[in-house]
Amino acid sequence: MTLSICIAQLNPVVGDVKGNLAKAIAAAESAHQQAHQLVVFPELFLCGYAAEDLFFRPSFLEDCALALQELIQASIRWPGLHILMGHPQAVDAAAPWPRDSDFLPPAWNAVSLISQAQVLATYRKQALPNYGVFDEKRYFASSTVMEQGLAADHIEASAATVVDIAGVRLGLLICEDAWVPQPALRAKAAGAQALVVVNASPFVVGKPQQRAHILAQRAQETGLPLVYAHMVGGQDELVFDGHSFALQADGGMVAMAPGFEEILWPLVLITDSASAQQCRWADAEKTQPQPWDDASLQAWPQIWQALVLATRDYVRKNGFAHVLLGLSGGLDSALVLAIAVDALGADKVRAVMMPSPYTASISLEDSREMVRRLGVQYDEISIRETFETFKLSLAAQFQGRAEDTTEENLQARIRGVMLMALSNKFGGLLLTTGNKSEVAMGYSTLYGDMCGGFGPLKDVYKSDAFELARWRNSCGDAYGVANPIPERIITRPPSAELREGQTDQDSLPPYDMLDAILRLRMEQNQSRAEIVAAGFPEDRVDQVIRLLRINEYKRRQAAPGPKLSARVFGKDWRYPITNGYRG
Ligand SMILES: Nc1ncnc2c1ncn2[C@@H]1O[C@H](COP(=O)(O)OP(=O)(O)OC[C@H]2O[C@@H]([n+]3cccc(C(=O)O)c3)[C@H](O)[C@@H]2O)[C@@H](O)[C@H]1O
Ligand SMILES: Nc1ncnc2c1ncn2[C@@H]1O[C@H](COP(=O)(O)OP(=O)(O)OP(=O)(O)O)[C@@H](O)[C@H]1O
Ligand SMILES: NC(=O)CC[C@H](N)C(=O)O
Repeated sequence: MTLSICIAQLNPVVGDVKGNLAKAIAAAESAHQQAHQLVVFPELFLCGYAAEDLFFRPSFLEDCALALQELIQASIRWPGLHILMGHPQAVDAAAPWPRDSDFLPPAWNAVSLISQAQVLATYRKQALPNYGVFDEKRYFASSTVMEQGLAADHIEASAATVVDIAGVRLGLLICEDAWVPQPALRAKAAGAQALVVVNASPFVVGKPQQRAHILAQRAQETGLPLVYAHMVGGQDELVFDGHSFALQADGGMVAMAPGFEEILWPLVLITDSASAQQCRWADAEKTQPQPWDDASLQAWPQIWQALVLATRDYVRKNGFAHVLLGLSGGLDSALVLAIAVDALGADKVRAVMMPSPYTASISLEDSREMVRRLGVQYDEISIRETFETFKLSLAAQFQGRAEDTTEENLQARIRGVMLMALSNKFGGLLLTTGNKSEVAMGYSTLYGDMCGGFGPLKDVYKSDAFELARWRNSCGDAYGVANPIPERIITRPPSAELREGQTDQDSLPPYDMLDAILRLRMEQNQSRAEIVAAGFPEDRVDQVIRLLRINEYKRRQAAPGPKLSARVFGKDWRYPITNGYRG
């Protein structure tokens, strides 16, 4: 016996319930035409992930329920097809939930199995992630958490959901459910022959491999084959990378879908005739569109594709037709320009060079060379006169005071004003170029180069930015224009060019050292003593720890940017601004 399954690895828009429904209907239509028996959508596909406080609005939950109803009605058109759809479900509608307190979460994180205008089963997520970027306990009730007021008999009923499709019993799980052993074991105890896991799992470098490793444990513990159905797309700071996959009961990889792109991905589950209990996936050759290949999951291609997808989706999903950025002849703006062109195409990107008295001639030369290679619209607007006018206007006030960062920041702010004026007049989104090392150290000007709506490099350390640029230049035309970044932009010493002869290293430790200290502090929460013991000079460690602490205020006012690491500034990093702790 075989079961033909289609994994709908698709890109929803958070909150666009009608658009997501239309996408689901088109996918179901196609799955039906291909004679699949089951089409599986990702976690919360109908509303998108993460819809955050939209879940507190009853009308939003009602609209999701109406969309689900429409899908249920539409399913009459697809005889023989089952649809597994991820959606929120208002707790009020979910008997026997005793909802007697306003403090209870508003919804369940659910999947429903639909066929021929009927809901055959609804499964509600048991394990709710509430760490890192996740706040699921803020929004969702868990189907196994006693403290939330569930009646004991309801726990038994809701804990495992096993559905029978064409004689194959599938245990349903939602994302975090599969990161702990119990829900899969409960599904097995309830008679599952295979597991279907629907997911919205934000990208971090190495996460595709980590998922495969963790899900292999679930397969081995239960002795069941499984499919991991994943979302794709950018949502503010989160990137969902696709890479859906299927594992045999021994945890062995059958196939993995491509990353960072939408696909309707076919799989076939076979029930052995000798032992009607045992299921396995059909031969990999028959099902995999792209081989499971460790080399294709190396860091730089993953990072580049994540940045490109995040930028494209942020721009498009927020209704912008084009982007602009300040191009300085330095590495960060060059990298952001290359990402933007790969994401949107050269005709949707505008670069503006704004020379000041401190701009080196090679900055102009390299900027011109880069835009020549990429073919984007390019303008040069001098800030020399405006800078002089500002200084003249302030001369009486500043009398007797030496020039300092005030004048440096004036230049960055003039550029910010110019770029925002171009954004207002022509409607493009301004991309900001700060990298993670700068964002950590506050090495940027508030209302100056921090102007902008999206920061592609926000989670890219400066030392990684060099590597990323070299890697992108080495790719030929695999991702767009070959060799987009002139070599000298990568090799020259970084400088803000805001005063004569300035380099970043006048104010900051060498980037290799800075980034190593930041990784220990941010990603491993190490103390000052531990970092010093790791071999870094005390004065440098103190400088980094202090700058990291005192610049929280800047980060709270900074644009979002895509998460790549275990800890991005944003949802992952919640420090008080007013902070008296010096430990
Ligand atoms: N806790 C707090 N809460 C709220 N606001 C606070 C604050 N602490 C200071 N402030 C305010 O913030 C202001 C200081 O911030 P800000 O005006 O940005 O200026 P600031 O951080 O003093 O200087 C900017 C630094 O970034 C460097 N930079 C600028 C541009 C580009 C690059 C680059 O290479 O990428 C580097 C520049 O060379 C300079 O060293 C203070 O005047 C104060 O008003
Ligand atoms: N002359 C300039 N013309 C246009 N934009 C500029 C100019 N100088 C700085 N900017 C903008 O301000 C941002 C921060 O300035 P900065 O000089 O630090 O550049 P960068 O690209 O980060 O390069 P690097 O730090 O490697 O020198 C730039 O990325 C760019 O967007
Ligand atoms: N949506 C979820 O439950 C995601 C949590 C999970 N641990 C992940 O990141 O993959």
